[in-house]
Amino acid sequence: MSKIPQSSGLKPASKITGRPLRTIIENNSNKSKEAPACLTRLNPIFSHAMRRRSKSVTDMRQIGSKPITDFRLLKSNALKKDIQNENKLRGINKVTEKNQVKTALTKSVGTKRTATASTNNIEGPPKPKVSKKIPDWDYKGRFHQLNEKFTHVQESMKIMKDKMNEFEEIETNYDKIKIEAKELGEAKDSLKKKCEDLSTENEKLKEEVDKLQNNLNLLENNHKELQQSASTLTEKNTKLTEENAIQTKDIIRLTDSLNELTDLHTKLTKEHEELTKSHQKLVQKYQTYFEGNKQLLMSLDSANEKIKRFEEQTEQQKKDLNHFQAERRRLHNVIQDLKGNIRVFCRIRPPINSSEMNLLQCSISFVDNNGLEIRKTRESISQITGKPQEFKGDFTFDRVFPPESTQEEVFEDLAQLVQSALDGYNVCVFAYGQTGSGKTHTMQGGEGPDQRGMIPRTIDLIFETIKELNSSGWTYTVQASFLEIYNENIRDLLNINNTQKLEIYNNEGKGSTVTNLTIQPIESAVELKQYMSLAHRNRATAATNFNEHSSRSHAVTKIYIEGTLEDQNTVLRGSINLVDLAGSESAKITINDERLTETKNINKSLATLGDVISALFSKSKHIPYRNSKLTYLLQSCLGGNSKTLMVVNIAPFEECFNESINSLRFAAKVKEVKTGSKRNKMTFAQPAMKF
Ligand SMILES: Nc1ncnc2c1ncn2[C@@H]1O[C@H](COP(=O)(O)OP(=O)(O)OP(=O)(O)O)[C@@H](O)[C@H]1O
Repeated sequence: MSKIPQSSGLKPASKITGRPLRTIIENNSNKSKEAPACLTRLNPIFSHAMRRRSKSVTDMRQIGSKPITDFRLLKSNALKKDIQNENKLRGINKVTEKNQVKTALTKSVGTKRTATASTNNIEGPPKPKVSKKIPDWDYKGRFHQLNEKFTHVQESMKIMKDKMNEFEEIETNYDKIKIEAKELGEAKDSLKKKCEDLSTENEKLKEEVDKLQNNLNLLENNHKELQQSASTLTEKNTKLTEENAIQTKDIIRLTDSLNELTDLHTKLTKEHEELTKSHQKLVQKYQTYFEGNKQLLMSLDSANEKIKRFEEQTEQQKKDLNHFQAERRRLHNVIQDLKGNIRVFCRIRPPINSSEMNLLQCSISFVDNNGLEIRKTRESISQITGKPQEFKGDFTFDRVFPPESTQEEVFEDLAQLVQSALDGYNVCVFAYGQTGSGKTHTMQGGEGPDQRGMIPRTIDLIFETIKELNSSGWTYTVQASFLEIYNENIRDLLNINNTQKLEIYNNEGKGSTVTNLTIQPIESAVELKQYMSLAHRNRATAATNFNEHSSRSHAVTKIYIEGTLEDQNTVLRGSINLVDLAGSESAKITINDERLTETKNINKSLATLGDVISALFSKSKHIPYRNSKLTYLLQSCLGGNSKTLMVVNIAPFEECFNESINSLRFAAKVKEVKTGSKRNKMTFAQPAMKF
C-alpha cells in the first residue's frame, strides 16, 4: 500500500498502468469531461463517494497523508456492484465488465486528483492596493487605507469560514469512506481468493483444453483420412455407378435376347415335337420303304447297268453328232458352193415420202425371185440414129427383192452365210449402189425390231447359234473391229483418237490384218451392238455433214469368230465382213475438186473391186487386190476361202435410171465369178491362224 504524500514532489507509480500516478491524474483530468455518460448516470454512489473523497482529501491535507488504496478499494467495490447490476440487466460478460470497472476507477481517480489540485490553490480576496506611503498627517487617507484592509480581512474571513465548513464535511465523508474501504478490502480478499480458485480452475481447464486440442488434432487427422477415403469411395462409387448403368443395359439387352431365345426355344420345342411326330411317321414309312427299297436296289443295279449302256450309247451318239455336224457343215458348204461363192442380190427400195412418190418411176418387172427387167416409162429418140432408144435392162441375180420386201426376207440367205462363218469360213457382205439407193438401210436398218438391218441381225444370229452349239461341247470367242476407208485412208471407228498408223498387210493364207486397229473382245449381242452404235457415232462425229460423208466412205464391220471343240481338238476360225460401200455414182455429176477427188477414189476402189472379181472369174494369175485399200483389206474374203454376198441397191426413180443400170451391170459381172472355197480348219497341234 503506497501512500500519497501531500506536498512531496515524488510521483507514486500506478498499479494499473505502471506510469507515475500524477501523470494519470493529469491525463484523466483531461478525459474526465468525456467520462461515459452511462457511468455517471448509473453510479450515484460513485458521485457521492467523489464528494466525500474531496472532503477527505482536504482533510488529509490537513491531518496528514492517508492511504489512497483503501479509498480506491471502497470506490471500486461500489463501482463494481453498480456495473454488475447494470450488466446483469444487459447480459454483458465478465471480461467486458472488468474493463468497465477499470475504466470507471481510472476516471474517478483522475477527477478527484483534479479536484484536490484545485483545493490546493486556495486564494483569498484580492489584496487592497498598497498605495504610496501616506503621510502621517493624512488621516483621511490613512483611514481609507485601513478601511480597505478591514474589508479585505472580512472577505478573507468569510472565505476561510466556507472552507472550514467544507473540510468538516470532507472529514465526515472520510470516515464513511474508511468504513467503505474496509468493506472493499474484505471484498478484495474474497475476490483474491476467488481469483486464486479461478486460476486453479483455469489451469485445470487449460490442461483439459490441451487434452481437447490434442484430441481435436487427432480428430482432424482422422477427419482428413476419412475425407480422403470418402473421396476414394466417391470415385469408386461413380465408377461402380457407371459400370452398373452399363451392366443394367447389358442386362436389359440380355433379357430381351433371353426373351427372344425363350420364344425361339418355345417355337423350336413345338417344331421339335412336330418333327419328332413326323420323324416317327417317317421311321414307320422308312421301315415300309426299306422293304421296298431292297427291291428297288436290285432294280437300281439293273438300271445302273442300263445307264452305263446308255452312257456308252450317248458317247457314241456324241461322236456321231460331231460326225453329223461335220457332215452338216460339209453339206451346208456344198449347198453354199452350189449357190455360188459369190452371190448377188438385188434390192429395189420404195419411194419413202410424197415428194419421192411424185417423181417419175422406172418400170420394173420381176421374173420369179431371180430376174428383173427395168426400163424407162417413156422412150426417147436417139439424136444420132433417129430411132427410138432402148432404155431397158434384163438382169438375173441369186435373189431379187422388190420394194415391199422386208429386212427379214433379205436376211434369210445371209443367215446361211453366218452359219458358214461359224463353221470356219470367211464371209463378206457388200451393200453396193448409188447414194440414196438404200445401202445403209439394208446394212444398219431403221428404228424398231422389224427394221433391223443385216449387221444387227447377223450379231443376234451369231450369239443365238453359239448358245446352241455350246450344248454340244463347242465354245466360241467373238471379237469385232469397226473401220472406214475415206479417200484411201483408214480410220479406227472404235478409237477416233488413234493416231498410230493403220496399215493393211496380208499374210499368205492368214488373211488380211490392219496394224494398230482396235479389235474388241465381245461377250454378248448387246455388247456388240453397243460398240456398233459407238462406231456409228464416231463416224458421224468426224464428218461435218454425216449424210454426205457416209455416202463418200466405205464402212467395214468385221466380226471374228473362233469355235473350239476340245474333245475333238478342233478349232474353227471364221469371220464376217459387213461392208457399207460408198455411193457408186459416176464422176460426171460431181461439182468441185474435193468432191471429184472423193469420187475418183470411190470409183477407183469400186472399179478395182470389179477388176478383182473379174480376175477371179477369169482365173487370172494376178489378182489386183493391192490396187485399192478396199480390195486389199477384203482379199481373204474375195479369194478362194470365202463366201461373198453382194446386195446391189437400186432407187426406183427414172432420174436414177443410168446409175441403176450401171449398178446392175456391175452386180451382174460379179455374179459371174466363182471361187474355190477352203475351210479354215485346224487342230491344236497346228499354230492358230491369225486374223
Ligand atoms: N427398203 C427400204 N424400205 C424403206 N425405206 C428405205 C429402204 N431403203 C432405203 N430406204 C430409205 O431411203 C433413204 C435412203 O436410204 P439410205 O440412206 O440407206 O441410202 P444409202 O444408199 O445408204 O445412201 P448413202 O450412200 O448416202 O449412205 C433412207 O431414208 C432410208 O430409210
